[in-house]
Amino acid sequence: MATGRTHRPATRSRGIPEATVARLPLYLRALTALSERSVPTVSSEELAAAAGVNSAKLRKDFSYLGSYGTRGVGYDVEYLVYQISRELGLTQDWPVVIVGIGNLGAALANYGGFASRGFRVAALIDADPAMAGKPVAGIPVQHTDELEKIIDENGVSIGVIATPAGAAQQVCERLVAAGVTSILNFAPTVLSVPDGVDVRKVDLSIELQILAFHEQRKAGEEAAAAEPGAVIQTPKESGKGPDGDVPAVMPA
Ligand SMILES: NC(=O)c1ccc[n+]([C@@H]2O[C@H](COP(=O)([O-])OP(=O)(O)OC[C@H]3O[C@@H](n4cnc5c(N)ncnc54)[C@H](O)[C@@H]3O)[C@@H](O)[C@H]2O)c1
Repeated sequence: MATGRTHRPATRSRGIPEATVARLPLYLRALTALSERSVPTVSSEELAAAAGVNSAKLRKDFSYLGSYGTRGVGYDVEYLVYQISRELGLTQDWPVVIVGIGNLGAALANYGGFASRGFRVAALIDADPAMAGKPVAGIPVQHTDELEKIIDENGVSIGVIATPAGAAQQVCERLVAAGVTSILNFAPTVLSVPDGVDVRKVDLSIELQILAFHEQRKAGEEAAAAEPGAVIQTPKESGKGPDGDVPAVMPA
């Protein structure tokens, strides 16, 4: 599956390629698990396996961070956690708003993993007046009338859209006009944004469709093995990322 971003070149100004940036959270997740087990050092092979990435690629990725590890010892886990967190901008707290507090928005609001990864849910916003004031995950839902004020008062630059597809573009435009410059879009629609605004899209059904495609191919191969001479349809593109090692997030 392709990853990347929307309105910037494939390489960031500091020289870290987008594909590397997309793998940094995978390394961070694996390193955090090691850190929680008080593991002091890790080899590139072990870390690559834990992150689901090829070890040569991992070493190349870390060279962009200026981290080369120590021969025979490996990488210092705590220092790498710090380095990657700093590179991803996670050493500061990012206030995030979630717009659309239905099944998905409420599940996201209840997800404890954001806070531990540097994201604070600053506000929950929904267009349904009946939801206003009702707490979800301990945070009172606020009406969309308040959207601009909430973003301004909380200095929010990241918005999460979990509204129906038909409302997503309009919500996106309001978020951007209010100052949001990064959007995580769960609605199954392509958002149009001005330059300087990053959009990442999450679509689990697309992930399932890719798996269905591979299942179909495996079934075709099994049938061909059982019946030599049968025609197998081979995909030109698998839809996976370079190593199948990227998160279920794609450009808008
Ligand atoms: N990306 C994924 O993998 C994934 C998975 C599940 C659902 N979804 C998508 O997420 C979205 C939400 O799904 P759901 O099951 O939570 O739906 P839902 O109907 O339970 O919730 C949608 C919420 O959005 C609110 N809303 C509607 N218009 C709004 C607007 N203009 N501004 C603010 N809030 C508004 C509604 O009041 C409602 O509370 C849908 O677009 C769905 O297709 C994506």
